[in-house]
Amino acid sequence: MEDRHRHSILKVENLSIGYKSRTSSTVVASNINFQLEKGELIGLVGANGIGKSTLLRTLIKVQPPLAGNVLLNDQKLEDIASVELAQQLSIVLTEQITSKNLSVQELVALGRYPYTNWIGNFTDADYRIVNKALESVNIKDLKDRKCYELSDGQLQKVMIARALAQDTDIIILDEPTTHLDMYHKAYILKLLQRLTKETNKTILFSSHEIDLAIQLCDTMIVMRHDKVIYDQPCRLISKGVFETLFPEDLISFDNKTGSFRVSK
Ligand SMILES: Nc1ncnc2c1ncn2[C@@H]1O[C@H](COP(=O)(O)OP(=O)(O)OP(=O)(O)O)[C@@H](O)[C@H]1O
Repeated sequence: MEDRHRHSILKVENLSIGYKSRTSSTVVASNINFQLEKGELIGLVGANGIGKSTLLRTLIKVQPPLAGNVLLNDQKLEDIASVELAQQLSIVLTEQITSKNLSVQELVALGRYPYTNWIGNFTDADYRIVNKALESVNIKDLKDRKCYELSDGQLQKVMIARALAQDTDIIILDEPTTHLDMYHKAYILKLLQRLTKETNKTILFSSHEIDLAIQLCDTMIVMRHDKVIYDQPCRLISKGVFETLFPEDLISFDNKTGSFRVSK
């Protein structure tokens, strides 16, 4: 039976992703189909070089699809103008070039740019939203610190707060746990999980932390050489999807614990 409360935010239909030059085209992955629902946390996983960043770049309209469609709130991505897109989708990139001379509060306030006029005039409502974003990720006490003074983990929280201030239906993060220690990897992914529940936003992130993603995500997109699979973590485990993700000579997936083990 159809659930009336489910609402698809991002829909991908028969998508092919890759790179095109004047003389050739390289397909990185094809026949990709999934539908991301409101309030879901989705992890995108797969081996190095499999195409995670290429897929995310296609979903955020940085690179065109080779074939197929990406629909954001039922509208084709190619038909959405950039300001409108910025009101629906926010992005957190690890290697984002940010002006680290800005204070934390100033950087988070940049998230309001799709709504402020060209001089960046802030209303009381804008200030309230920025404050709420700082509060949501527990960084209010850092608000006057310069971004160059922050640790990688603190900076990651600031970038997530900036995305929250942008107040979009979906937030897409490319490897938000890179450079973080074990505790902070879990902390950031747990934070994303909490935010999906509190805000009902859809959050899609790519990561190499497959064990954590299995524990925390509502659904996952698993990129393999033969296909891209989208399902709930427990169903992916029972279908044996993770067992074939990497060559078995070194690591194998333990179905009972839902985690990878190094072969001894
Ligand atoms: N600008 C480009 N032009 C042509 N090919 C590219 C370009 N960028 C990446 N590729 C190729 O596309 C494939 C997928 O790369 P991508 O960076 O999307 O993988 P990934 O899963 O994000 O990898 P990682 O986990 O190592 O970050 C790789 O074979 C890569 O060499």
